[in-house]
Amino acid sequence: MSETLPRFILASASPRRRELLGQLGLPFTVVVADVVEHEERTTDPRTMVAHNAALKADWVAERHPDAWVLGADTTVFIDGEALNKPADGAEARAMLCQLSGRTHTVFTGMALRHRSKQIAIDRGVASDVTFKELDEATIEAYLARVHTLDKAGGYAIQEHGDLIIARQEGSLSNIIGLPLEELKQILTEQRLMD
Ligand SMILES: Cc1cn([C@H]2C[C@H](O)[C@@H](COP(=O)(O)OP(=O)(O)OP(=O)(O)O)O2)c(=O)[nH]c1=O
Repeated sequence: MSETLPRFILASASPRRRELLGQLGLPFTVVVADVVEHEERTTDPRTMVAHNAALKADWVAERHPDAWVLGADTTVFIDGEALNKPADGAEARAMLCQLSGRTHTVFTGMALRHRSKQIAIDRGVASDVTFKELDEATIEAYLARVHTLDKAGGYAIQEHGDLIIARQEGSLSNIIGLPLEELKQILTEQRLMD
């Protein structure tokens, strides 16, 4: 007799999150939540990413009450403000200038839901990233190589990161959009993986 696996849904349009979750070896499907994220100026990035992760997970969990649903949200925090996805190339340039030569914090919020089991788990993880001093030529070279408009803070550590990043502290997967160490712990506690 074959055992039915619990259904697991990733509530995300992000190819990075799909890739990262795939590394855990848990079968899953993707359902993208139709929600408007809160992306205003904030002094409290932890609360903002937790709120957005829950928005995405709750929207999908409502429609799939018997599935496990995971939502996440990532932001870059510097100078008391959250840098989300740049609207255009000019904003991406401005973000890279602001991050140049300095350390910022990347926050990812995760929300795991199972409606019919009444399970709601919310976690936030922070990692620090220090940028190299970037001159104009390096910024242009980076932007020519990497599509940054769909990335918080206008950069991707996983794509030509050596051009712009001096060092990072804490979880790398957290910076890319899903803190796998923390997630693995939660999924193990919920007996979804060994
Ligand atoms: C800082 C950083 C962010 N990112 C990405 C991860 C996220 O996809 C994106 C932040 O945007 P999010 O709004 O967190 O996610 P998303 O819109 O891509 O997907 P969804 O809301 O459907 O889950 O930035 C990187 O890929 N590398 C990095 O180094």
